[in-house]
Amino acid sequence: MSSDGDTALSLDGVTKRFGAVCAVDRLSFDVSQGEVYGFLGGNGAGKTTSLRMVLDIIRPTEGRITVLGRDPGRENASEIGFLPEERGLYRNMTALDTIVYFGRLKGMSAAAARTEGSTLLDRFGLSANARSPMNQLSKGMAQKVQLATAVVNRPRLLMLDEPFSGLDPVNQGLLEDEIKRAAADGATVIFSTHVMQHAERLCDRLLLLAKGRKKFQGTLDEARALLPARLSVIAQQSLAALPGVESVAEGAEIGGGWRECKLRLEPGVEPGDVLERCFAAGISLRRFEEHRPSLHDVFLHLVGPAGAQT
Ligand SMILES: Nc1ncnc2c1ncn2[C@@H]1O[C@H](COP(=O)(O)OP(=O)(O)OP(=O)(O)O)[C@@H](O)[C@H]1O
Repeated sequence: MSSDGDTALSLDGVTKRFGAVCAVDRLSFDVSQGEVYGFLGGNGAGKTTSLRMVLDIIRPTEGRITVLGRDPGRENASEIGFLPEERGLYRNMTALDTIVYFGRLKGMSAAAARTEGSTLLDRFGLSANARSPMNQLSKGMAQKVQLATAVVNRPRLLMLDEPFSGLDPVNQGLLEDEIKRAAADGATVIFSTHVMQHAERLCDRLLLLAKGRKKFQGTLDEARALLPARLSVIAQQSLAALPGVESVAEGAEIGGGWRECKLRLEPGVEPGDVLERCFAAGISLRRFEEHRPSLHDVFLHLVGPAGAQT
C-alpha cells in the first residue's frame, strides 16, 4: 500500500488483539489528503481501536500504520486533532482555558490559542460561556468545547470518534459545517459513526467495518452500486422483456391501459439505460422513478442486521 505525499493515513495489514478478542483483523486502507472519510460500523466493529492505534494510544499486534508520512507517535500531535468517544475534560477549568490548554499541548503560543479559542467559542454560540467552568455547561455545550479543543490547532488530520452522538439536531448541523470548513481549509477529516445519514451527507469515501474486518471501501456511489437499482414505473406495456430488467412486479391497472409496476434491475445496470430502451421499444411511460439504495440498505446488505445493530 502506498504512503506517498498524497496519503494522509494508511493501514497495512493491521491487526489488534486484546487477549482472545480480535478487535481489528488484517485491516488495510488508505485515506488521501483533503478527503472527508467515514469510518462506519456497528458497535464493537473496531472503529475506536483503529483510531487509537493511529494516535499511538495503543499499538497494533501486527501490521504497519503510516500517518502524515510518519509512524504513529507524539511527534504528530501538533498536526492532528482528535475528538475521543468518551468525553471528559477538567471539570473546574473554564471553557476558554480548556481550549487554550489543549492548544498549548499542541505547541501553540498561549496568545494564539486564546485568539483561536475565542473565535471557536463565538462560532459555536458559546462566547457567553467562555469563563464558565466546564462542570456548569450542559453535555452538548461541553461536547462543543471538546470539539474546539480538537480543532484549535487547525490540524492537517482531524479524527472524530462518534462526534454526532449526544448532539441535538442544531448542533449536529454545526458539527457538519465544522467538518466541511476543515475540509475546505485542506484538512483530512476522518470520523466514525454508526449513523449513516451523516456519512451520506459528508463523506468523499467511506470504510465499512464489521467484526474488525473491512467489508467495503469506496465512494458513496460505489457503495450504492453494490445493490441493484429499483424503479417505480407507470407504463402501458410490460417492461419485463427489456434487457437489464431482472424482475417486474406488476401492480394494479389505473385506467386507460396504464399500469403501475416495480422493477428490479440487474446489478450494474443504470436506470438511464432502461429508459433509453423504453424509448427505443416505443413503450409509453407516465412515471419513471429511481429508488436509490441508501447507505443503510448497503450496510444491511454487506453486514446483515446483526452487524448493523447499534
Ligand atoms: N482495551 C480493551 N480490552 C479488551 N477488549 C477491547 C478493548 N478495547 C476494545 N475491545 C474490544 O474490541 C472490539 C472492538 O471495540 P471498539 O471499541 O474498537 O469498537 P467500535 O467500533 O468503536 O464500537 P462502538 O461503536 O460500540 O464504539 C470489541 O469487541 C471490544 O470489546
